[in-house]
Amino acid sequence: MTLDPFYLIVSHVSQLELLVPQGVRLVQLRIKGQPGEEVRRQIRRARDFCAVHRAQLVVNDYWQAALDLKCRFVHLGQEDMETADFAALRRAGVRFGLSTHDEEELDRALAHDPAYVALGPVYPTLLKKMKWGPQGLDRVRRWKAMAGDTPLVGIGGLTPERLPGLFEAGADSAAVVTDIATATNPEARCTEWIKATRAYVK
Ligand SMILES: Cc1ncc(COP(=O)(O)OP(=O)(O)O)c(N)n1
Ligand SMILES: Cc1nc(C(=O)O)sc1CCOP(=O)(O)O
Ligand SMILES: [Mg+2]
Repeated sequence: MTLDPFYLIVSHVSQLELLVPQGVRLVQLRIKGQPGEEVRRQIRRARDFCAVHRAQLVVNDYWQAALDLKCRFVHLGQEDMETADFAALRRAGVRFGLSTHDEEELDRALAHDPAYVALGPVYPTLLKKMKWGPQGLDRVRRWKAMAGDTPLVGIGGLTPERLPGLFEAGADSAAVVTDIATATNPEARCTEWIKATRAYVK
């Protein structure tokens, strides 16, 4: 499976509706701290919007809601993996990407035969407190070698300026939250990302 090299992550469906029409092909809805009904309302809206715009929606964390609402792709972290029903996801044909931060996690993730593995934080991130320091590009190279044919997503502190290094190190896709969410003009910044990643489409 090939992944688009630009992987946008948004925290609300309204951001997705603003940015996907710029030409985003791969977008994650990463909702935190909302009641279940609101989460499902946003997932439904994102699913329908992405279908119209031919973008691939990835639902973060809420794998059961993704199953119920007939979404096709989820992202799970190591803690999410503890409760996820992988057999049910497979039966329904729902693809999943998995977070990894150290080699033990990478081995565990690869054993599930995911659609991709994500390595982070490649650079320092402002988005959330993490127990891992910046992984750096040598780790990206190492992950690429260990992941074999499984696509590799880099995440954490990424900016358009950092993309050539990330892709040269072997990443297949670059995921971003803060650089676009905090831009003065998120739509213009999103367009910059699209232009900066075009050369890496496979
Ligand atoms: C593409 C991508 N990579 C990593 C993550 C992080 O997932 P997780 O560790 O479950 O943390 P939260 O995002 O749920 O806080 C991700 N969401 N997407
Ligand atoms: C949500 C997330 N997960 C990470 C991991 O390493 O698993 S790094 C990260 C934050 C990425 O966002 P930004 O572009 O804002 O740094
Ligand atoms: Mg998670």
